[in-house]
Amino acid sequence: MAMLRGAVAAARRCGPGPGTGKAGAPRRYSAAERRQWVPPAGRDSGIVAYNSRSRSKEPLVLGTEGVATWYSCGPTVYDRAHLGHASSYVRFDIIRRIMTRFFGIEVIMVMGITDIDDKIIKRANEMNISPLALARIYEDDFKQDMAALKVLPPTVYMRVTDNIPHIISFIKTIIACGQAYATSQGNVYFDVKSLGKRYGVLTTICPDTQDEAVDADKRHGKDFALWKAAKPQELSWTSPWGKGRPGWHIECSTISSAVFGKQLDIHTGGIDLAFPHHENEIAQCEVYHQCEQWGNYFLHSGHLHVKGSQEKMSKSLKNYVSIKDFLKKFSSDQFRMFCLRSRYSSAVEFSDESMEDAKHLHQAISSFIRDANAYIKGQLVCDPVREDILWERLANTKVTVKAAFADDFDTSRAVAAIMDLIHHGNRQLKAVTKDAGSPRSSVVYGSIISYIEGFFNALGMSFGERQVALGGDNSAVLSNVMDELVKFRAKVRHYALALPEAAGTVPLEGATAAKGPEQEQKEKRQQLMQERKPLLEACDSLRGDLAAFGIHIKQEMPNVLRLQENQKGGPPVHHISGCFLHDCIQVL
Ligand SMILES: Nc1ncnc2c1ncn2[C@@H]1O[C@H](COP(=O)(O)OP(=O)(O)OP(=O)(O)O)[C@@H](O)[C@H]1O
Ligand SMILES: [Zn+2]
Repeated sequence: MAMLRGAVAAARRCGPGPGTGKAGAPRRYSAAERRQWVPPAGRDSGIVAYNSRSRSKEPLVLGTEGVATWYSCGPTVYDRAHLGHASSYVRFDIIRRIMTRFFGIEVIMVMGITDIDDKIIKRANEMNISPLALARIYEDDFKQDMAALKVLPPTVYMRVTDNIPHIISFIKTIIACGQAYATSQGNVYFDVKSLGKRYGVLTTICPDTQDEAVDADKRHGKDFALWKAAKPQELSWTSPWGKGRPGWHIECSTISSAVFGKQLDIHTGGIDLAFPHHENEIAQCEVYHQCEQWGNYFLHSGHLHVKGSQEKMSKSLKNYVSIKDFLKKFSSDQFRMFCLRSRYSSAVEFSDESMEDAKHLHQAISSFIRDANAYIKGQLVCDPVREDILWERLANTKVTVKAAFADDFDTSRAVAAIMDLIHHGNRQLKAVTKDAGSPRSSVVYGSIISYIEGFFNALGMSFGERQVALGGDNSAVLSNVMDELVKFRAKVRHYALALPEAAGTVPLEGATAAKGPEQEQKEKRQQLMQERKPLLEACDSLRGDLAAFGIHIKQEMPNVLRLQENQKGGPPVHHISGCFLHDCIQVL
């Protein structure tokens, strides 16, 4: 009785069904036939985003000022996640962070977890465990991978199997609206033709053609399952149509609607989800909510391909690298750098070379921050700095970064602007051999590194000394150990290079100041050089070994060393470029 009441209520909410289309060859809507996207009411966020619904860039208008409701299609949890998944979730994580940190938008994100489907059932049978046990294992695994990649968790994760009653009720409403039908075999299908031209808003695919083989109990090839009758021994739930489980698309429609109702600002997923998944989600929700436009902005991430392949990285194609294996070789920051270098919507090619490029870029930034820090601390002596140029560059960079992010989250342009700033900062940070006592420009360098660190920090990365603070006790200890090691090397090298006439400035045990004739002096020098050669070789070899771990020691000029140590009484001039936490941890 309750079910009937629900159906009657739903029928009242439903308007008359649109007419069915005519039969013919498969085709897409023409521009004139296509349903137009309507800009939503609300507040302009200041961002322009490419919207798959309108196939163009649109001002991102949010229903509630400063708040974005966002549904993200989550993983199907039946195996380890790979770099294709990583690229999609990291790229959207970057967008989320840009919205929050650069535009002050609070993001409320819901992610659905598909924890029951054909692939899960098949794999569970192979492993002789229950589908839900398998799904829990890989759900945890996915969450660990996301944490390792520093992807912020959604506001809530929602599992399909925790939402079966909502899903059944959603399907009942669609049936009551006359846009879905149950079959004698216990399946329920969405009647795509009944939507007429209202179907196909994302992909412009016309439903009025019979272009594929029709399953026995479907009316039309494009009809899709809302509920699937259980096969014998299969995990199932009781429903008005018999025992079964939900279809794929209905999960996301239901979960999103359960949290946000019909107000959904942003919907995201990989480009492969646009059809049929998102197309079908839209059809279901627009019937359920009886609205003209469910999901105002659809953002799709481009695929990650293996180099030289047209195919996306995928479990079924067995051409994948798992996130765990990848993180044995590269850091999550290096992967984020790889992602930042292209726009989220473009396809991206993965290879060792592209990762090496990202790694070098990361090292260059680290290196600049280290150098600028050393300069501020007075450990790097430079010619006078043209501060006016640097202040201007910094101001321009801030403007360019904001404009790039506002233009469909153009991370590659923003990173290019940062690299340009670093280039100009580096040009003036050239070590000189003599300290002419010129005024130092610590404040401008402090401002630049503070902006750059803040920029990357906002995007989920960390550089330089701040990383040590974030990394906990071990990394702080390790950083100090590195400092001591580099200081020790500098002292040994300094001693090895000290010439007899300078022996008085660096006393050598057992050595006396050379005062004899010139020949005696020369011989003494040669002998000392010979004796100390192994020390210099050891210093060089340590420098080379550390470079292999991404820790670069800049070669100091001996007379600058002497000047600093002996005239000023300060610490030896040294700094490490490119020594960053992750690499240090890998050393351990
Ligand atoms: N190679 C890839 N590049 C970019 N995004 C991807 C790639 N593979 C999967 N995704 C995205 O990851 C998200 C989760 O995908 P899902 O769990 O459905 O995996 P899948 O597409 O079935 O993976 P596979 O094809 O490897 O089985 C989706 O948004 C999907 O578009
Ligand atoms: Zn989905």
